[in-house]
Amino acid sequence: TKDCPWSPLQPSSTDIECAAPWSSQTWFHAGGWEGPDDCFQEDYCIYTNRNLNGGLAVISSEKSMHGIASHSLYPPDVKQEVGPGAFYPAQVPGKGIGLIANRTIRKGEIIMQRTPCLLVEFDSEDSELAKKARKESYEKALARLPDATRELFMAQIGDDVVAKVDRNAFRLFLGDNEGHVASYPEVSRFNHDCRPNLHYRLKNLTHTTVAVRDIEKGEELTISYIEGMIPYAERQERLESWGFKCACDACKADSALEIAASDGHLKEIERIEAELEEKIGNKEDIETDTPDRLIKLYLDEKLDSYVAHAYTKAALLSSMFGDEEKTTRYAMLAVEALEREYGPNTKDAESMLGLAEKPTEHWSWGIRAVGWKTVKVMQ
Ligand SMILES: C[S@@+](CC[C@H](N)C(=O)[O-])C[C@H]1O[C@@H](n2cnc3c(N)ncnc32)[C@H](O)[C@@H]1O
Repeated sequence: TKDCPWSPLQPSSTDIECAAPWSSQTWFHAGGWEGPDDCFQEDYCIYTNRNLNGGLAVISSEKSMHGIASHSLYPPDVKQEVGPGAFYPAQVPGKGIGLIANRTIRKGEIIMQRTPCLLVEFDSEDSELAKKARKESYEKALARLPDATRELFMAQIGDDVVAKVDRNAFRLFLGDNEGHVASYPEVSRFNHDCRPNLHYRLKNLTHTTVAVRDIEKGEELTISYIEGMIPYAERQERLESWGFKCACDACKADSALEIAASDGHLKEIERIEAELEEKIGNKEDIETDTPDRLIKLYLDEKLDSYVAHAYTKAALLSSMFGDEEKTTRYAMLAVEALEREYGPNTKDAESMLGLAEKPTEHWSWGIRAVGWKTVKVMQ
């Protein structure tokens, strides 16, 4: 191998097999990586790529850096996103700035797809020294980014650079590497809602937000910062540990009755799903309205961002009961929801598409039509 032509401003036209300056190992330099710089605590250094969508600064160990450099090469999976004209920032009572729809946004539309501008390997130590080291290293890393990107980072909520990461960044796990926190300054404007109208997914370095139901002009665009299928009290606790008192509609519920009804929906979903598993395992009869009841609970509770697996179950159950219309309908809804939640071309979506197209040829078709003892009665 030869030395890499290591300049962030001169991306190599083709991948060149060469030795990265921070490593004795052979490495594919795809242009643009600079580092290691300003190392601290032995192994942590700053690596910068100013060519990657507005620039990316990484604070990481050498080992993790190998994975990051290869992940950063993956292209985004996206169709066209809605563009900035589809929403605008505005003050939202009790929540600070949020993003508001400027037109009707349809279920499935991609709102934003971004790569991070700052990526930091998890530091479990929370000592004052670690905090000081964090502040200094974040400032040094940010200083290496283009001005416009640094300004976007600094516009995030939080008193200093450490608080801006803590209050806004997402956790990211890249293959076998250590966990990282990733800052996406534009994504940071989405406020939390326990029943959000957007779903987000993180794949490689890319953060994608997609509408999970139709959104009216004037509605706030929201994501959930926490797992949504947990009861009210637990959600309050988790959000308070995030440092704020939640002002979303589900948290501001007017009465104990409303809260109990919402928690009741979650319990009922859990009960039905556990019962399904048990009954299928024991080959016991299942009521034929179970798929409809399950989906209705998810939608009544506005859990649209978690509905992919419920549609998948509903499609399979309908197929087991030999109901062609419902099988096709639920399988197509599963395909759409799986793409929203996990991105295009997943194995699960492919399998649901197969079920929707040829329900009667699927392994599940009709096997529960007349009880377990009669397998494949609907030939
Ligand atoms: C990622 S930022 C969201 C954008 C932020 N509102 C701003 O002004 O830049 C997270 C912060 O927004 C506020 N926030 C987000 N969702 C909220 C909610 N449901 N209720 C109250 N405050 C919220 C909290 O201050 C939280 O720490």
